[in-house]
Amino acid sequence: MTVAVLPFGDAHVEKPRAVLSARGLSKTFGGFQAVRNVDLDVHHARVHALIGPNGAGKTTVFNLLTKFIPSTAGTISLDGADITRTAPAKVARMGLVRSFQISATFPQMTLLENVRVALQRPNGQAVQFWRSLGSLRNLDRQALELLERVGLQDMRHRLASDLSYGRKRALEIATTLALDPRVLLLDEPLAGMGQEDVSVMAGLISEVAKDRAVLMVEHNLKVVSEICHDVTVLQRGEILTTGDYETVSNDPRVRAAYMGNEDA
Ligand SMILES: Nc1ncnc2c1ncn2[C@@H]1O[C@H](COP(=O)(O)OP(=O)(O)OP(=O)(O)O)[C@@H](O)[C@H]1O
Repeated sequence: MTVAVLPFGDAHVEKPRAVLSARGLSKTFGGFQAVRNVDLDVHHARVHALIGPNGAGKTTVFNLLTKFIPSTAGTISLDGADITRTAPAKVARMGLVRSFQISATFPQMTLLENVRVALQRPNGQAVQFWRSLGSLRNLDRQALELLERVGLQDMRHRLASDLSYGRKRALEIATTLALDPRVLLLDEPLAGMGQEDVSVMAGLISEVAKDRAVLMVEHNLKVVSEICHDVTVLQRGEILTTGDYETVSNDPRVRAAYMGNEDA
């Protein structure tokens, strides 16, 4: 990774490389153009938010990037490799992982068992029942490390079904991290959470972004302002602007786009 550090603070520090890039991404549903000509660069070790008023096209862009739906036009690349036509499962194995949908947890298993199962999935490996005792212990150690990372180590022997909503989502982050994604995509990770859980999850997202890229669709602009390095604003399927939160939130076009929108 080449990072040029120039003398005058953050503004002059070059961003690390883009891990996930989209160019000219477009999607038409029937005759309706939901996403038009979107260019996006998601960088290593940065949290990138995709925001915009209701119906702006955020979920559609998210679904295009994770290959849940095919694009009508445009290209997507991951670490320089063209993944525009690559199947979703293969893209996940290449390191582009969408949390919450892929990493459903098993309610009747303990937290440790949940993460252990997830650890046995990377790179499409089947569960190996013939693993040696040593490698299983190693798996336990890794599972515990991941639970520590999301602050759930003390609850490792509890059933997933016993967890509060916020902690369940933290467990989902742990099972997603078991796949060691290079890009983590989060669809409204704070939705439905109380203030306490919001703070924990926001801290967790910042923490996991230290060694991977994170792209999140999010309506909670306070948290976006606190933890996101880059913010892309969508309006009517097109990018209005991209920049840091302060620049973007002071843009009159962004203010106008949000005017009268309850989620803003
Ligand atoms: N499968 C579909 N068929 C037809 N139109 C669709 C489909 N999916 C989305 N749309 C339309 O595309 C536009 C963008 O929708 P999208 O869900 O991507 O917006 P959004 O920014 O995620 O909105 P919200 O914040 O409300 O979740 C909307 O007008 C929506 O009605």
